[in-house]
Amino acid sequence: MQISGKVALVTGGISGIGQGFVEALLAGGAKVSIVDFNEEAGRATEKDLAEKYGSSNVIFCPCNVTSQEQFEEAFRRTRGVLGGPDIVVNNAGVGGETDDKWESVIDINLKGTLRGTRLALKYMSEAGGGSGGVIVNMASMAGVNPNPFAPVYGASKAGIIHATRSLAISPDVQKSGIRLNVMCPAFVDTPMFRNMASGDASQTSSSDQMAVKAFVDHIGVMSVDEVAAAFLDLVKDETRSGIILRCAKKTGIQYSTLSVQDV
Ligand SMILES: NC(=O)C1=CN([C@@H]2O[C@H](COP(=O)(O)OP(=O)(O)OC[C@H]3O[C@@H](n4cnc5c(N)ncnc54)[C@H](O)[C@@H]3O)[C@@H](O)[C@H]2O)C=CC1
Ligand SMILES: CCCCCC(=O)/C=C/[C@H]1[C@H](O)CC(=O)[C@@H]1CCCCCCC(=O)O
Repeated sequence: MQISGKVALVTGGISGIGQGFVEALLAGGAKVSIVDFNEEAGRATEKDLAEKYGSSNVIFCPCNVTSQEQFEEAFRRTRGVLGGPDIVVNNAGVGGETDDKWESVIDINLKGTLRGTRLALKYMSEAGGGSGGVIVNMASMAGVNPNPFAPVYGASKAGIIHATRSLAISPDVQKSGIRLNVMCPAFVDTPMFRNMASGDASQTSSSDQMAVKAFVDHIGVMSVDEVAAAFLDLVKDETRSGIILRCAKKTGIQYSTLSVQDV
């Protein structure tokens, strides 16, 4: 798919990985709708990017991905102002395993991504006025391999991987010309990562924190630019469908697929 002239909707697009994806898409000539619940930062980002890439190429839609109503309105507004969408990126996500936070990890990461995926399938289908496109969902290496530090976060990401790959092999979805891929990075240098690495957001014991640090030292930390380059490849290359893309500083980028016949 040629990115130039296409319309992309990116959730969690004002910080970290999402911000990197937004800039990469705009630099490639796409129009971008940034969907995020941080309204103040969203307005400021919209202004900065409009100055850099043109005000007709970028909008900000305030939206909490846990709200069906707000999310549907973000899709409606994106289509009304920019057209499309042809590219939907469900990237908004959080960590947190405490008694008061763990359910919101499922609500935001898993249910928010499923909500965005269902809306993308609706808006990209012919029946919904669309003409196909590509959906990229953000999971994590924590959804592929078990880890003792973040079981809820890992479960939310495993759910994203499974749903994305299951939809990607659906004949109905394939008939509508929609590709779905899922990204599973290990650690990436973003505000979320720095918050964890500084210990500010830590909910684990000090021995667990030491184990996380040792793990980070072992597999390394990718830059947002490295993850954004892998993302662009998933969007542009029409042969990439049902792909699970794993990436880590130490091991680089690995692509795999599984089909319904694999047992
Ligand atoms: N940084 C890392 O090491 C890794 C991050 N990831 C995943 O990548 C995604 C992005 O993470 P980062 O860029 O590191 O985080 P970040 O904290 O820098 O950015 C997350 C963005 O999502 C937005 N957001 C959070 N909850 C939202 C909600 N309910 N509705 C709308 N927007 C919401 C935030 O306002 C923020 O703009 C997440 O899904 C995360 O789980 C995956 C692997 C590694
Ligand atoms: C444990 C394997 C993680 C693989 C990559 C990933 O998704 C990392 C995400 C973290 C991000 O860098 C910042 C976070 O809060 C995410 C989850 C962190 C899990 C470990 C938490 C340990 C702690 O609370 O100190």
